Amino acid sequence: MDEPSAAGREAGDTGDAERCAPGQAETSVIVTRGLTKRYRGGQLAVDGLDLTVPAGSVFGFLGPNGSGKTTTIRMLMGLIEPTAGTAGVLGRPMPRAARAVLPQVGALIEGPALYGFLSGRDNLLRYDAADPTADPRTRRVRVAAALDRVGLTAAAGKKAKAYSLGMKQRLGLAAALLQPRRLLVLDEPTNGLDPQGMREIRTLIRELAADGTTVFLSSHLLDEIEQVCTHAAVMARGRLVTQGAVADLAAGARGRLVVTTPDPAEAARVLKEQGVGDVIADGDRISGEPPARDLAEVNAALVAAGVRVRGFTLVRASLEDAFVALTGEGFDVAG
Ligand SMILES: Nc1ncnc2c1ncn2[C@@H]1O[C@H](COP(=O)(O)OP(=O)(O)OP(=O)(O)O)[C@@H](O)[C@H]1O
Repeated sequence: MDEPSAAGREAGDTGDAERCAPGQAETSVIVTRGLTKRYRGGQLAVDGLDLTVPAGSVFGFLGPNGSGKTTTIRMLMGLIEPTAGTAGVLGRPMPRAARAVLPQVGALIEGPALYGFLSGRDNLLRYDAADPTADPRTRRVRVAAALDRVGLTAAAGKKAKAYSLGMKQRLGLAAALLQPRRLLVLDEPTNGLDPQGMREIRTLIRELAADGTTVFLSSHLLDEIEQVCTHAAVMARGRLVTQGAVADLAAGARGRLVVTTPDPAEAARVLKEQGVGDVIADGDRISGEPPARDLAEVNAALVAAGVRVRGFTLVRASLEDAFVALTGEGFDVAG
């Protein structure tokens, strides 16, 4: 992985005062316009991306494997140059302002690089020592606070190689949190973790966000984005499919009506008659796209036709439904 970003970058910021559009800088932490990356082999990995990440959001950057998430993050962090377009982070252009911007950004990209033979605490002491802006006199206090933040105080003396994957990930987060950050960028932070480890990282992300840090996290797990994020952008094949508040994205896709009944054939017939679209029968469970009319009428029509209704529910649309509706494709969750 790449080291947490505080540890000095080579990218040449000349200290110029160039800024992105002033109005946006205050409310948006990341703004890209027409951001494009074509790799040398010709692969168009990111194609004209317009991304706006509001300050204070937990922003999910969602897409199947290979959709361009990591490439975007690498451009945002100034690690690679875009082929075209612009990327602004904390109101400054990247990669030009990397030196000024990156100390305010904590990054965890592709899993933390740790020395297995060192304890968790000693790993953090090394990270902190690699940061030229970090005062050595307050190093131990900073490291203790970071360990506490991620719940690793009790395990701080253990060698990192004895840590579980979740603990390693938390140690990586602790490294990113040694300094106060305005923005945290996490690339697939729960990848490879068991459900317990995932829960721990999600809780930590929520806590960080509650403290006012904007969190930008990539994931190929729709579920995860719905659980932890306030906003999301969805990528497919290098292009932005949609972005916005998670609640609005899911609301854009309509839910499905689900009827449970011992009379499925008759129920399917009545539902079609009532304008329910895409009716699918699966045993005693019939589902379909709800019609525009009052669902109470649909239910009454079923009963009037002698259908014995055991269950009648509108299943809330998920972000996955929104994705499928927008792209006409399934989401490669297993990816
Ligand atoms: N260094 C590179 N050179 C050439 N092509 C690359 C390079 N890195 C990535 N790609 C290609 O660019 C596309 C986008 O890859 P990227 O890693 O950004 O996607 P991703 O959404 O982050 O997927 P993953 O979750 O698998 O990392 C893919 O087709 C990938 O093969």
